[in-house]
Amino acid sequence: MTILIDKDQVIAGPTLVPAAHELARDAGPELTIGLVNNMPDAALKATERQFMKLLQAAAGSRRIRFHCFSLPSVKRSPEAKWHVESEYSNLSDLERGKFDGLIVTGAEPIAPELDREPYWRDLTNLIDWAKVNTRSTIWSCLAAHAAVLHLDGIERQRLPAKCHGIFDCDVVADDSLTRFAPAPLKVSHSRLNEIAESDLMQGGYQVLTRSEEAGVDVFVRQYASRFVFFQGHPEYDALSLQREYLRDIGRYLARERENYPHLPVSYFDAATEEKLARFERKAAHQRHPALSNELPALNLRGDIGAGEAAAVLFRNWLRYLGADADAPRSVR
Ligand SMILES: CC(C)(COP(=O)(O)OP(=O)(O)OC[C@H]1O[C@@H](n2cnc3c(N)ncnc32)[C@H](O)[C@@H]1OP(=O)(O)O)[C@@H](O)C(=O)NCCC(=O)NCCSC(=O)CCC(=O)O
Ligand SMILES: N[C@@H](CCO)C(=O)O
Repeated sequence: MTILIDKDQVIAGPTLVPAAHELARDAGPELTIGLVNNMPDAALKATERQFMKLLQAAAGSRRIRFHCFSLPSVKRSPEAKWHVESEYSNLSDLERGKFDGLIVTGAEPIAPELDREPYWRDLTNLIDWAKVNTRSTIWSCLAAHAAVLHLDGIERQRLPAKCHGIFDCDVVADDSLTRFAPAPLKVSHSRLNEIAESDLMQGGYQVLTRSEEAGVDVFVRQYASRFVFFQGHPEYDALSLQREYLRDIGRYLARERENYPHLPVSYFDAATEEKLARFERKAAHQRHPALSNELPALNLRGDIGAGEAAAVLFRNWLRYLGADADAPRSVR
């Protein structure tokens, strides 16, 4: 899938890309950005939409040639496989192409050890390629954990309980990526593991934003490419965390998971949290899938700021790519 994102219109599909002369307008050098979408099938299209929307909003007058990829070793249903095969570009096109920016999504951790995930080899090859073939790559959540393990042997730590919710993150270093960021940055986190800040400091990484409760949020490392690591999910829609929470309740009721999921932090409004706590008490002794029909109506807090942090981070990221694109191509 190659989508030209232009501030006036989104053109889907390579055949609809306008002829070169139409691109002569002073849109500034076009940026080529790849999305390696390893999210589970149910979030596959939503993740495309989330990142496309963010890039379009952040692009201003710049044109972006946006390509989607997925690692072939990520297990997919026939339908999701068909979507990837018919709509996504081939990973080999990535290695042959010239990409200014790359975004690599996380995935739901299945194997206890990252290097036992089926896509580990593909992911480490991608990390090595991106180091010298992109101006900057964003590694999201599990991809960030995989990158620091592969690059510096830094192991993720399993959390006692899933870290999920909306967390206030403070800017802790002066960097172009967080310029004009609101204080605090409200960022969705949703992960079973974390990277300890002390390990990152020892490994020569620089932490840019941090939450008192959730720990490290955004951190960076300069190679030929600027590697940007998101432990959180600034790209998540307002309802993404709710969907995951409802999925986890469903898994508990179906006895597909041992424990009942904790409430996402600072996410639902107080009245909804009370109703969900009552539902949890009921689920403890009426544990069957049909009980999900009795889930209450859910209302989010009014201050979750969905998309606000991502808008700043992606606008600054594109500025970084664009500034570099304006400069003569340095030898990488
Ligand atoms: C929770 C689910 C299963 C979605 O549950 P649902 O059952 O609601 O979805 P569904 O019924 O399949 O889809 C119903 C509609 O919701 C949309 N939809 C689905 N997922 C969505 C999402 N995350 N955000 C926004 N919209 C979403 C679908 O596109 C569809 O819309 P249309 O009908 O319009 O299409 C999915 O979001 C998911 O798999 N999330 C997991 C994300 C994940 O694995 N993240 C990994 C990064 S975190 C990480 O790396 C962790 C590392 C670590 O833990 O250490
Ligand atoms: N955020 C993802 C991964 C959790 O580690 C989920 O809830 O499925």
